[in-house]
Amino acid sequence: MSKASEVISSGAEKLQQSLNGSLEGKKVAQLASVTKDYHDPKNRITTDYGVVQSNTDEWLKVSTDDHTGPSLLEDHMAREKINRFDHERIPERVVHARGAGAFGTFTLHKSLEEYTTAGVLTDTSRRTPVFQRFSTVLGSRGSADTVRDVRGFAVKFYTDEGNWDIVGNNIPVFFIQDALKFPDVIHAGKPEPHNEVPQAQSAHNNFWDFQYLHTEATHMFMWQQSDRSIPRSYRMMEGFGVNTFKLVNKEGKAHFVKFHFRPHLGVHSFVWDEALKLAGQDPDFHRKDLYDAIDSGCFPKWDFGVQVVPEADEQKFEFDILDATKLWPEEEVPIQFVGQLELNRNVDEYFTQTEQVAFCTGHMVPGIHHSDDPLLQGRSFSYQDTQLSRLGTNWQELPINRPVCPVMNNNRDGKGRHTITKGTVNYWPNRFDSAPPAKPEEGPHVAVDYPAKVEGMKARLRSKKFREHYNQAQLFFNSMSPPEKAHITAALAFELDHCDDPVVYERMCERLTDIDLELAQNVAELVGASIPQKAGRPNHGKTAKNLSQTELQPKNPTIETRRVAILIADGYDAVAYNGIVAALKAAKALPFTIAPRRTPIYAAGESKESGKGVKPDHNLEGMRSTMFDSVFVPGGADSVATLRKNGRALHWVREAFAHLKALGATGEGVELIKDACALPGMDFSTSGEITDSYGVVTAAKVQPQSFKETAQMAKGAKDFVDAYLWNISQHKNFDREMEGFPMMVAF
Ligand code: HEM
Repeated sequence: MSKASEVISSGAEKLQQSLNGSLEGKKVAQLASVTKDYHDPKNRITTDYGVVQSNTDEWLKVSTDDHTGPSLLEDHMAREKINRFDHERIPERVVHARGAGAFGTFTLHKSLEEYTTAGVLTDTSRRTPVFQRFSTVLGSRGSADTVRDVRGFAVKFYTDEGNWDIVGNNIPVFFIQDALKFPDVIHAGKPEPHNEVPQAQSAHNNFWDFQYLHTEATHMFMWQQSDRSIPRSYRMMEGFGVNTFKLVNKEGKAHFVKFHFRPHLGVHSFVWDEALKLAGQDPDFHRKDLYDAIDSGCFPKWDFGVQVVPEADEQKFEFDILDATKLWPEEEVPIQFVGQLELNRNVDEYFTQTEQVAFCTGHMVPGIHHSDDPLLQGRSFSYQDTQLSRLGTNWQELPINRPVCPVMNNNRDGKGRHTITKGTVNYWPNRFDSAPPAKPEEGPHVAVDYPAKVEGMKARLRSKKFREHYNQAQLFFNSMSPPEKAHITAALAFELDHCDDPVVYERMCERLTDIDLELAQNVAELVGASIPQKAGRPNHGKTAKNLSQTELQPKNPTIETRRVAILIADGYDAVAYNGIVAALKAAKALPFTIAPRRTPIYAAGESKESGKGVKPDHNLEGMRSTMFDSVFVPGGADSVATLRKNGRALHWVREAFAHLKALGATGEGVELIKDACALPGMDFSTSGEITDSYGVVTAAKVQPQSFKETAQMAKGAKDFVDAYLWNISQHKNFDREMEGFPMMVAF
């Protein structure tokens, strides 16, 4: 039985969990009640109206052995089958159409009752079930995962008091301040109207035209041009609620709040060339990465935190705290980490779960409220509205969207209504006093409007702090490490190179002078714009913490779920191969054997007749280095001689080198590495010593005892395994890039 069907058929287990009384179990049991097991041996094909069929492969026809005659209209089974197929598709999401989802659990380790009455944020004994969907924004449902784009980070908490949705992104700010601009920013970013080009990317005239014309977007486009928009994995990015919300406590006192999720695996990204290639080589890379990690029991985890500002302090900042184009620097408002989000179960079926899940920022539980953030206010209208056209009136009844607490009201009928409500009235008030609204005294689960004083002119106006658009764009750029700054420069140069209207790239280079003159000059030179001579405004020089990814790394080095390719051919060194496989597995990494063919490969001294050998996971053409985090080449004179004559093998190593990945080699394997990247300034081991040169770890003569199973990953480690695995844990070797090595090899 497949893993997937085991999950589906574990109904008894799921019901047991529900009997445990946990809230987590409630959602699982609720879904189990509408889940069928396709692999149950008792199953037989039926029509949708339940009649068992004996042949669903041939349309009923008037035929003989010699002549195929007309198909008959009376074949209702056939018409039903085609008819259901014809209507399988629903409209894709108007934005964030491409995504992947999973189930999980939210736990709280510190109560926030000082700020809120919401059970999900105050009851530390709860395990709240969640469903999370990650996404790209601009591309269609069938577009690639690794494009340069913002990533959606949407979490549905099935709480005891109703559903709470945080519909966030992996970037803490947004392009616009007022929801009314959303159709414009999305039209400008999506494929252009005349030819529907390009798909899933911002590298085109209209996107950048919009950015220039909307100075409020300046901060966000800097994030969008940074490494944040090419994440290595959904599991390795932060999540932000972006908008400002309010928490209200039992005294009715309000605090402004921003929500944060910080990944245990650290924040990591691709390099651009890698992301570009993967978009063609493996468009489902992120989707598979998430599924495989959960399937293998390496559950992605995020620390959940809040930034809280008392209502009275609203005006104490130089920016408006209701402006979604601004972040709250951690120096000014520290994040309090109070909980953990873990994803621990894959979906059973993509369509009914990941596709039909529907989020809405208006889904809040008592104790969590709207602020006057004008982007949030409009969003809460938009999501409800869009679900009506995407999923229909009864979208909240779909199993994935149903709350785990009771639902009762007078919203009735509509297409596809499931619930059967018994009773003779469907309005309030009614003569039976049935289904009345609750009284506030009944408990904190009852939604009560929080009275807030509002004054102002009726006008199409934003307050004056909303009109400052550059300080945080500078703050972000100043806070980047040198490689991150170089990546932003290169990203802007790539994007503006795709804009063929000079007005667009000239103006954008002018706009960049409002952030940093040197950045503007470097980009202008690369894209052929006039080189700006004067800063649009002085750079204030300030920085803030935790904006650079380099500061967001795991406390202890880890290579959990890192994919490591081991290149071998006949005659490989079995001691090195087996040793590295064991060490990687012990560290929960995923070793993959790659060889010129997928039939068994024999170690040095092992004969074909012995019938053993290693069956590779892939051949050299089936995969590319882009799909792995590191490449290891064990010794073995014949194996390495074969690989050195193979251009594809050489390209594997060279490309991984240029993509800044850790490389490891022992024995003769060092020669293949040298063929690929022996540049002036690179060092390689020549005897028993371990050489770590820009993350390329080599040992020309290696003792069997060097391949110990449990690695002590550490910088400058003397042992081969310790040094090599430590380099994998660092994700990329940016010193290699700063020395200019990648640009010296052909990849
Ligand atoms: C803070 C800024 C915003 C963030 C963080 C954000 C985030 C998201 C995310 C994560 C999704 C995908 C949800 C899923 O996985 O199903 C989404 C979808 C969507 N967003 Fe936003 N969004 C923002 C602004 C807006 C605005 C201003 C509007 C409209 C005024 C809007 C309208 C939509 C719509 C219509 C969808 C499609 C929903 C669906 O079909 O299920 N968003 N957004």
